[in-house]
Amino acid sequence: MVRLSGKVIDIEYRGLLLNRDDARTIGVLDGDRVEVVNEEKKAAAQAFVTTTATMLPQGTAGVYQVTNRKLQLDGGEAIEVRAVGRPASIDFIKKKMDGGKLSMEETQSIVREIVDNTLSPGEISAYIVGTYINGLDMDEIEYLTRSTVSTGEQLSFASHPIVDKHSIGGVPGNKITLLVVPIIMAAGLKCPKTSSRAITGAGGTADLMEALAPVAFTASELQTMTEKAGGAIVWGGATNIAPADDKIILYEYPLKIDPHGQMLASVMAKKFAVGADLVVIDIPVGRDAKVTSIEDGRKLARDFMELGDRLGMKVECALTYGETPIGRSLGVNLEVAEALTILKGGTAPDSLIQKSAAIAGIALEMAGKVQAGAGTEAALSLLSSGKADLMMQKIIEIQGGDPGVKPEDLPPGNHSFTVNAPETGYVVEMNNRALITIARAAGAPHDHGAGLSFHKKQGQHVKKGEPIFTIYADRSWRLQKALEEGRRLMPIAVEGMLIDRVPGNRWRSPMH
Ligand SMILES: O=P(O)(O)OC[C@H]1O[C@H](OP(=O)(O)O)[C@H](O)[C@@H]1O
Ligand SMILES: O=c1cc[nH]c(=O)[nH]1
Repeated sequence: MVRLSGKVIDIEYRGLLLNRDDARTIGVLDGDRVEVVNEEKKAAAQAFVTTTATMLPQGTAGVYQVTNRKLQLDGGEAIEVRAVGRPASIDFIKKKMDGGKLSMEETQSIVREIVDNTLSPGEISAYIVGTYINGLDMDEIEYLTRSTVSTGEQLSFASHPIVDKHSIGGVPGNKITLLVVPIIMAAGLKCPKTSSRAITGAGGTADLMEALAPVAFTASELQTMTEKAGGAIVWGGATNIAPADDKIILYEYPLKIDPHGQMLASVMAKKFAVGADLVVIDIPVGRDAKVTSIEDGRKLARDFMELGDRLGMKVECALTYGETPIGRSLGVNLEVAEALTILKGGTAPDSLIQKSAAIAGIALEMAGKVQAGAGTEAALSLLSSGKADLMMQKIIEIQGGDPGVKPEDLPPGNHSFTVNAPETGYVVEMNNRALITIARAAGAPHDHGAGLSFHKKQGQHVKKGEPIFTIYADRSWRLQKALEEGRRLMPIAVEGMLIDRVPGNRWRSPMH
């Protein structure tokens, strides 16, 4: 053990910055692992070695914020640092990369070392890519789900049923949680909803909800809010419910991947940890979605139900239309404004209302609030009566936002460009992946004004020069980037319905 003075580095990163001479004394090279001790508090960390003595004099170690959460240094205290060997999990990650089957203990070790920051970003990525390439069988998925739950906190409610919904994502503009949760609550059911940020998309539910109210709460705060208001919509990454999940999603986001087994475990760990009894899963199916055929959607639905059985939750799945964006917008403010418009009874796209009512309706039927087959109508009536809007106001208020917020309080970005139809015809194709790439280039989800608004959707007729969609951005250079992507990807195709015209012989009037 080498004694050093701990200096807190105010950067949201993990690890320990060492002076080159101290690193030599400890016996570590850049990237090696160390254990850091502050009295009874311990943290595993990766060592970074600086050669700039002025930045970090010999005898002082820089502690990044994520590592300091464990050590709780104010700065200047004595810490002890020692070199440690490579984590046990690396062999198990290698086993998965080679196509092996992981046991419960091996999975638990990987998840534990992800949660306590022992594994480096490169090692976590290797694990994710290993599961992406070689898959996980149902036993491994169950182990991953249970390990993800057991390394975090769990909620426990006195009254039941607890109802929950989750979408596997992959379809742009899927803002339905902002409608479904308030509808479920308006039926008198409890729904403690945790969501992730965007994974493959341009705005996850946590990103959207953050435009209305804070989303970072502890598990016990989520429990209290649900007991008081009937529900909440929070970011899973802040709750310490399934903490491994958000750390894994962090590395899936740049790769735009969501491996099958990881996805099942990610979703179901969050449901299990909040104590859900009844769960509805939305599985969008479409050419550019995560699930590309009805057959694959049914198989995924069976996997969700089997995992639900193993964990003691009743699961129903809905295969939904995922060929084109849901509703008419994509990006944080645009989507939230669209959802609020519907809650407040304004005119809005039918597809969004129908999808939200269908998913909420399944939850109402599962909970026995209405008879089988009557769920969608009941959900529509809770929406049109304004009862769901009142519940949304409750959610916003209890999470610390302004319950009087209106759609116009969520403006799109100041920089915009409208794409017009190059010719008269029908919108024959909307490429979801290209639309997401353009929205991300415009700044979504970080810039709340960034996104796309659709004036026409697939199947609709458009005249030459009429607007098809508008790109919005908060910064002009972002708009330029989005336009570059738009020109490269050509995300929407307009074509005449005429496939071909076969000319006959030239007609001559009999008069000539
Ligand atoms: O970014 P992509 O991959 O589309 O999906 C991620 C979104 O899908 C789920 O939605 P919800 O929590 O059921 O509303 C996640 O929580 C997240 O918000
Ligand atoms: O929460 C989610 C949703 C989709 N995919 C995941 O991995 N997690």
